[in-house]
Amino acid sequence: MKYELTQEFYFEAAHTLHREIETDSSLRIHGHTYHADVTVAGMPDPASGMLIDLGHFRAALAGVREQLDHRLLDEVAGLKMPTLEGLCAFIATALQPALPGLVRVTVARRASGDRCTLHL
Ligand SMILES: Nc1nc2c(c(=O)[nH]1)N=C([C@H](O)[C@H](O)COP(=O)(O)OP(=O)(O)OP(=O)(O)O)CN2
Ligand SMILES: [Zn+2]
Repeated sequence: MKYELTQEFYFEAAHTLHREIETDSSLRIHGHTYHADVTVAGMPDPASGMLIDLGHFRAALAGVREQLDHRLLDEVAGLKMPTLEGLCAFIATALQPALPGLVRVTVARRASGDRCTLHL
């Protein structure tokens, strides 16, 4: 038996993208609203009854949100590619030290139905 605990945050960010299709519009700076789901898994600590206190969980997410919200993603240090895939990797790398039970990061653009999940 194993528990999963998930927290969500959102951020607004701009980017440009080099693509083989829709080249001109993708190269213009444009913005998206992103929703990220972050999941930790394991067994609750017997003393606290928690995998991780949601207060600590939210504080860790606030730190990575600060690095992404209202940013030009092309300029974010450590974000290798300003794609959904790159954002999953960036968020996972940023959170792993604070969240040792991290198992999954999903980043979605709900307006267009795009969603990417990184399983760790
Ligand atoms: N595998 C991926 N493919 C694409 C990504 C991505 O993150 N991973 N991102 C994009 C672009 O961000 C692009 O702006 C979205 O393009 P598209 O899906 O073509 O959507 P539209 O431009 O038609 O509409 P929006 O309202 O701008 O979402 C492309 N591919
Ligand atoms: Zn885009």
